[in-house]
Amino acid sequence: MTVPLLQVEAIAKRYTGDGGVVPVFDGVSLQVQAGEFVALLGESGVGKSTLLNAIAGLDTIDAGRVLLDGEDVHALPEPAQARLRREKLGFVFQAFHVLPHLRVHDNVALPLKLLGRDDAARVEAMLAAVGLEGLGHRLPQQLSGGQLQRVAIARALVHRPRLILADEPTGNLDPGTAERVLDTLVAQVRHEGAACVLVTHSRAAAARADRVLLLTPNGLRAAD
Ligand SMILES: Nc1ncnc2c1ncn2[C@@H]1O[C@H](COP(=O)(O)OP(=O)(O)OP(=O)(O)O)[C@@H](O)[C@H]1O
Repeated sequence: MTVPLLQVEAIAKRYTGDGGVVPVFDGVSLQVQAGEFVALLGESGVGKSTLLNAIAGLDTIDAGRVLLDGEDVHALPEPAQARLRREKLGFVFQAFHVLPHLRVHDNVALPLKLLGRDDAARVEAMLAAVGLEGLGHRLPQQLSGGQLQRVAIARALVHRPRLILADEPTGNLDPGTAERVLDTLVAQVRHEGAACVLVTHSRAAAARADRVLLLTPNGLRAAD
């Protein structure tokens, strides 16, 4: 048995605020192999985005550990954690986080640039893969919500990350465009040997996954 690319071991997350301690989840464990596509379902507010952020090290955890390609994400000092994210992770945020002052092409090229790489052909190929060919010169404000979402997806995949964490990546897309974007994600998983955790409310998106998991307040389990 090969070592999973992602190992989440009994992690817990709680928020502490004026109202006291709010537990989000506890005892969440998950293993994802390279080349495996996992969908994560769960009711609104149950903690799906928090779980993705915790896996990426973008949020702290209160118990357990996360191993990405054998590295203990939360035990790494911040510079090493940032390097791990730059090199190995592609994150599609629910709120896109497209940089408003950069043209579409430059937004998508950013992960490559941060790794000291320059590959305009790869950027254009990713834009074409998500159906945005010819729009590289535009500024984000000149795009629709669904187009912005696809910029975020192209940017998350452009540097061929080992792990793709995608938070509702088809939420703003019509069924046809959503299929095309899912095709791009599946291709990255199958052809590049990436692992993918996809948060979705869409049964059609979940149907593309190898495994479907359900996050509940009691932990993570296989969905029915
Ligand atoms: N910074 C924060 N401080 C306190 N509570 C928070 C914070 N961020 C999120 N929460 C709470 O943690 C819980 C999980 O939120 P999260 O966004 O992870 O849910 P989700 O399952 O992704 O929801 P959705 O499907 O609506 O996107 C929610 O109850 C939310 O109110």
